Amino acid sequence: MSTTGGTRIRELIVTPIAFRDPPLLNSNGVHEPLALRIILQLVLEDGTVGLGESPGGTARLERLEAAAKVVVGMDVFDTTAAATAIDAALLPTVPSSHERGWTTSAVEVACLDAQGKLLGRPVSDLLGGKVRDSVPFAAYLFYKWAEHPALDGRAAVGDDWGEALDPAGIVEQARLMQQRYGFRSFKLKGGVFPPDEEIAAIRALAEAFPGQPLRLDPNTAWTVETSKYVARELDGVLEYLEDPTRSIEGMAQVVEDSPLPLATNMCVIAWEHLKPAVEQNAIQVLLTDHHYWGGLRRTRELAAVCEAFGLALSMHSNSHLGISLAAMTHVAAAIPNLDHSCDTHYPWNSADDVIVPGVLEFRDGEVAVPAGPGLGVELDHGALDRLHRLYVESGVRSRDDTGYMRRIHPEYELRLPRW
Ligand SMILES: O=C([O-])C(=O)C[C@H](O)[C@@H](O)C(=O)[O-]
Ligand SMILES: [Mg+2]
Repeated sequence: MSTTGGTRIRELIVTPIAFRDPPLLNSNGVHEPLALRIILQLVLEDGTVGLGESPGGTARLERLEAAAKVVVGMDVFDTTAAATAIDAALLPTVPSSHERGWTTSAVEVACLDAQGKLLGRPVSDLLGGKVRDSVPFAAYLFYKWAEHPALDGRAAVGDDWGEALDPAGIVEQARLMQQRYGFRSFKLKGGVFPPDEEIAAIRALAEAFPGQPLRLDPNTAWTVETSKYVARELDGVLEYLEDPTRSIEGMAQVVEDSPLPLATNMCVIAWEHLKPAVEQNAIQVLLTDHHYWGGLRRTRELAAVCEAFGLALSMHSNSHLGISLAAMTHVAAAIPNLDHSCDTHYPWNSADDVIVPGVLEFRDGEVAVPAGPGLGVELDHGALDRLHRLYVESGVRSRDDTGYMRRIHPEYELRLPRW
């Protein structure tokens, strides 16, 4: 292990990237052809490099660049001090603790990767040790178009998943997901078609994959009454219903009449939301996400809070690449009370990864916890340069599912709730 001097942070390199994303539909519109992430390289004085990955966009990039200035000179083992200093630096301009959490989390993961490399131990060991050797993930099913349509002189962009706009298309996509990755549970992103069509898709999945856990997430596309109706219709079919309606209060009203457990990654997204959610009995399952809950250690703490209040745990995901998947796998492996398989978008985006392939493989829907030091993954510098150039040249600077949908269907209106 290095001397204390060697463990100080020399530099935090913050690199925005863009990568291909299929036309996945959701309650806000449709995914654009390029998704954004930010890759962190935390360089210590002894040359050790810790990796991190954050969702992209100009605001998050600027905050990470501000954080980079704050952490230089700090000891990489002082993650609490680093988070406190970053939080204090952002507070005057970023009032939301949830928003500040995205920044502190990404830096913490890079610190833990570097710590693990210094100690020759995997990150899961730094989180108290793994309680499972591999982590189960769910197939993340989306209604989708066959291709991104031709637009502004750009040719149409297809993919090898095909179209999925009805129950048969969703079942076919689920079969492909199972063939390619071995998933044994399925989540359908809903809020796209009228509820009865999505209920039919879930019933078709239940018939095609008997006994395999299913969940539906319309991202607050429904009123309280519609949510209660869907919950009754899918009683005994879903393991949980995710964010059917908006707000802690709305979810609490649904719970009063729902035979199904309700889950969220939308109305409980910061520490201050836990107390009202528990007091109002608004949710039964929390989808944690280390990217905004303050990092991997805070996610372990969150799991303990959930245990105390009898909340089950699952894990949320956005479009992401391999550094995030490695971090998700390490923390999920170290949480005893992980009750459900984790979400992951990785199959939709893995073709453009920034890590050297070979470590993160799905077998029977599970990812083995990387055994190498730190996160156990290695940066592919060529891929990083290529995706950074794509970011620069594309001009895409924020996610805009609604705006992109309107460019293709000008009559599209964002309405939440829609049904
Ligand atoms: O569980 C969720 O709410 C998500 O995965 C949020 C994402 O933004 C998803 O809806 C997407 O990528 O379209
Ligand atoms: Mg969700």
